[in-house]
Amino acid sequence: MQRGNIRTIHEHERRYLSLVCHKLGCRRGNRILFTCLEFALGAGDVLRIDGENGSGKTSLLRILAGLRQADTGHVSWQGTGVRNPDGHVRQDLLYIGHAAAVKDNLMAWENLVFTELLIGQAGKTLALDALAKAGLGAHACTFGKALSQGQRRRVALARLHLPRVRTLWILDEPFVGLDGAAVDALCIAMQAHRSNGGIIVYTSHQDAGPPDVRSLRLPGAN
Ligand SMILES: Nc1ncnc2c1ncn2[C@@H]1O[C@H](COP(=O)(O)OP(=O)(O)OP(=O)(O)O)[C@@H](O)[C@H]1O
Repeated sequence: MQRGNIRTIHEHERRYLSLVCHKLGCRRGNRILFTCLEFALGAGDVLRIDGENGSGKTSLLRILAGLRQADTGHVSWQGTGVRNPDGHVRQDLLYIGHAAAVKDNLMAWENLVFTELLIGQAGKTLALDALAKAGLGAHACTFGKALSQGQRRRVALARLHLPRVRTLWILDEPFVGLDGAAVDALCIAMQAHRSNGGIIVYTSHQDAGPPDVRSLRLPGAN
């Protein structure tokens, strides 16, 4: 079943959605960033991670995404460790880091096609549609080098509007550099994803995001 062009996450799929952190700890250099973090997220949950600069928000997101090994504890997605190659996290995850990662010499739509491995005319149509939904339709054919920081950010966030079901969204500072309209559009997209049963973990220094989110503040230097 489709809602707009986003497929509904079926009830039987929702039952298995879970991101569980058990006694998670992380050290960078000789500094312990956090220890014994515990939480469990299920279908429809949104977790906002907050904390001062350098407190370990990005490090935590990378651990949740399976991109970095935790120093202690573990993270599982649908019951399997996120670094286990047999797990589902690679296919279920949409990770957007805080750098927009837009290539200067590709047009906005080409960037999206390149990042998401979209193919042919159908792929181009999907990219154009996603950019329009991200409020960047007028700049779909603008080269990356001619986009402003906020527009580059919108290219990255357009991935949220592609009609692929990625049940787990991990977003690093998604609101940075966005104007008010883009912040509102992102909140609506996040709310739609959670209503569809998806899970979101995001970092933000701003008090931005959908209503009724859970929050976790990292302790920071002391
Ligand atoms: N490659 C590295 N080697 C050693 N320490 C690092 C490395 N990268 C980051 N760190 C340290 O790890 C800590 C956490 O960094 P991280 O990027 O996770 O923090 P953050 O909370 O996301 O920060 P910000 O709000 O500034 O984006 C910082 O104190 C940083 O100095």
